[in-house]
Amino acid sequence: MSDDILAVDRLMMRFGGIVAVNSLSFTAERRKITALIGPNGAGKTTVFNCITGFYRPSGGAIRLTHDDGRNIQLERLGDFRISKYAKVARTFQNIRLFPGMTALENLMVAQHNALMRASGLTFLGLIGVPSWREAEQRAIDLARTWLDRVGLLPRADDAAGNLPYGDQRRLEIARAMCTEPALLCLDEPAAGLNARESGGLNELLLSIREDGTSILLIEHDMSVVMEISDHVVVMDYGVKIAEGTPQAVRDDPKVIAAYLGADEEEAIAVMESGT
Ligand SMILES: Nc1ncnc2c1ncn2[C@@H]1O[C@H](COP(=O)(O)OP(=O)(O)OP(=O)(O)O)[C@@H](O)[C@H]1O
Repeated sequence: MSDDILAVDRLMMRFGGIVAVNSLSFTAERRKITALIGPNGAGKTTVFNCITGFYRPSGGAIRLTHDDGRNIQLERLGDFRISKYAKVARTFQNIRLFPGMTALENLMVAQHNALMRASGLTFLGLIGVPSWREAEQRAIDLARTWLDRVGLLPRADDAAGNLPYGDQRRLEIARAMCTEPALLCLDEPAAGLNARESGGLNELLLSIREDGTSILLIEHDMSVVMEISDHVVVMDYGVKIAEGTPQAVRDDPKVIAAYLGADEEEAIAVMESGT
């Protein structure tokens, strides 16, 4: 029996005359890592933007199923509700931290919803009732736990903007995890990382999966995709051209042709990875 957390069904996204996503269907299994790959402009980020509510799809359905069997149609919700009720978190292709805030503060902001509830929309927080103080302590503990897991606890009080690039990327993942998501969507988390850093990223993502969070990943770094994905969906020109295990997809002539048509270096990376 399938245990899918996400089911994308005939998703369409048009921008004027451009069809960025054309009747795309795929599923992502619970507690697995599903990668969405494809050459530049294939439509991957547009799919993410539809799943996370940044775009309202032109057509199709996106169903999220929680552990308790509850279904949520994401295409009907805005981004705030998708994060709050559907428990879908995301990171972006370009880092979007609050650079002037400390690493710890960035993770506290991510817990704003829970803290606002506990503070009785600020009033209880102002008078310092015990339930507010407990909630604040829980938020600090969760933030510190995630700083520790991404190796940034010693830099908790440093401004996020002063951290090295690779640290900022991990901090973004920690911030997304502080919302305690059911589905974590990562848009090119390995972009700009060196080989050692992307090895560390692989370990982090595998440990997040082991803890029970499902992951949807857009990634151009084929060493990451091939090493950690359970399932790979390949897009080109807005449509799905292949899906399967990393090895099956890597050997698929349609996939190789799509990458060759787009960028020779990427095609070679696909063909050589994992060999
Ligand atoms: N807001 C928008 N308005 C108009 N066209 C858009 C918009 N967003 C994306 N597109 C177009 O949709 C297509 C798919 O873009 P998208 O960014 O989803 O591809 P991608 O696979 O994520 O590419 P990359 O790997 O380069 O990030 C492209 O032709 C792009 O120009």
